[in-house]
Amino acid sequence: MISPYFQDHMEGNVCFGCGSKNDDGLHIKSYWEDDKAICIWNAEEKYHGWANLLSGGILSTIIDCHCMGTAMADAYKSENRALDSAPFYRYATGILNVKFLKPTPINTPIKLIATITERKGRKITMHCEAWSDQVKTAEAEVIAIQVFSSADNAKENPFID
Ligand SMILES: CC(C)(COP(=O)(O)OP(=O)(O)OC[C@H]1O[C@@H](n2cnc3c(N)ncnc32)[C@H](O)[C@@H]1OP(=O)(O)O)[C@@H](O)C(=O)NCCC(=O)NCCSC(=O)Cc1ccccc1
Repeated sequence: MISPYFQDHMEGNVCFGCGSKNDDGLHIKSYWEDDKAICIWNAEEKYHGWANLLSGGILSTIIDCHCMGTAMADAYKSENRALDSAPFYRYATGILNVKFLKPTPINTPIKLIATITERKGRKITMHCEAWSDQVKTAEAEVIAIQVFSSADNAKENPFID
């Protein structure tokens, strides 16, 4: 069986938030639960904003990366094909609008839940929530734009090495 984690199908990804090829990164992992994309991530002390609370920038980063992976996985799903099938698509963040609702404790697993709200051309719009136990600590509106398809032959592309 192939890995259900979206990020395991982004070969060579050096991203700080989601890249398996970044030793210092956050290494988030996202997967489907029905039509919702889930990510459960454990923070560490070094990601403090205020003492014992997660930095808003780090929270934004994991929301961002979770949604870019979700956009990719959703595109494959829309084409009725597996995560490891070609052509490979990559998405970049067009809009990331995060509303911080409550402080996010650093010592409790953080659950991200992303839902697709619109698909239009190369653009996928998502709503994402961050939860700490039963508390919703943030919600975000995110737009991902497809910036790479392996079906397009070797066009110059700043998003790919
Ligand atoms: C590529 C693009 C986002 C869009 O340019 P183009 O390709 O020329 O787009 P084009 O003009 O052809 O429009 C097509 C459609 O899209 C719409 N639309 C366009 N822009 C926006 C917008 N901003 N927001 C909303 N919508 C927008 C536009 O209206 C049109 O829609 P329509 O068909 O009329 O309904 C460009 O602005 C850019 O490079 N920005 C920097 C991105 C960046 O650096 N992000 C951070 C790094 S990524 C990261 O960190 C995560 C990560 C890490 C690792 C792994 C994976 C993920």
